Amino acid sequence: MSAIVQLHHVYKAYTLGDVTQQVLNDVSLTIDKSEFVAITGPSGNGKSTLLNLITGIDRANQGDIVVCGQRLQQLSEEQLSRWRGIHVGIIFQFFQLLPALSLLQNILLAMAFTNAIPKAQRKARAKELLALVGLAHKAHHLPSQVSGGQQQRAAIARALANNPELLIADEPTGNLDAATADTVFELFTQLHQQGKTIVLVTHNDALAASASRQIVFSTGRLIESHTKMANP
Ligand SMILES: Nc1ncnc2c1ncn2[C@@H]1O[C@H](COP(=O)(O)OP(=O)(O)OP(=O)(O)O)[C@@H](O)[C@H]1O
Repeated sequence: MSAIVQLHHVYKAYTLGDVTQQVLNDVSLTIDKSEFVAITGPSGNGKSTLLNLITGIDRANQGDIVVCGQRLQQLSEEQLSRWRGIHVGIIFQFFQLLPALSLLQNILLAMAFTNAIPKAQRKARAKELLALVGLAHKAHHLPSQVSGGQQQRAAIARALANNPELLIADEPTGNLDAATADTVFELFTQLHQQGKTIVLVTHNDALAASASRQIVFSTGRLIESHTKMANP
């Protein structure tokens, strides 16, 4: 197995005024290619902060972070933004699709941002991705014209736009009802079976149990990591 995410002795604190809060406290973690990792744990204990460091949206105060072979602290903000667009697909709790663009255009925009996919192939690929998430018939709808679950599936298709090595999702089912959450989670399971590496944060323990590895995170530390045995 080769590592796709490596954190070595990572520390992160936020300072507001004269108050400093230590959020991540000596976190070391390795995630291998093709793992499906669910991170759970109490609210406010640094799970989103951890994801933001892995995606390079935020920077550690101390420690080493290597993702998809890149030591993130070596990159400028501009380089990080380009690196992220190519190597990492990110899915948020509130979907964050651009409201004035159709589902298809949202995906095309993600491709235009990196140029990782040749221009001539983009439209066909965007349609294939919408078909993959069961939304071929909604390609020209605006986000406001589809349901929450459909918006999240479109957001997953957008995250796949540049064929990233790593998918990161922060509470992707947090804004969905239980039945819709199940269908979105099934999509993650299907992508994992197709070989994608997925790291997500969830408050839903039942959904977390279907991932191949569960990490419990509390008070800025990993307190438990449990890998499910593969089926014989
Ligand atoms: N940009 C920021 N500036 C200052 N404090 C922050 C910032 N981002 C997060 N925090 C603080 O860091 C702590 C951890 O936040 P984080 O969002 O990582 O927790 P979490 O485990 O993901 O919580 P939840 O499960 O509620 O989403 C919280 O106390 C939060 O208030």
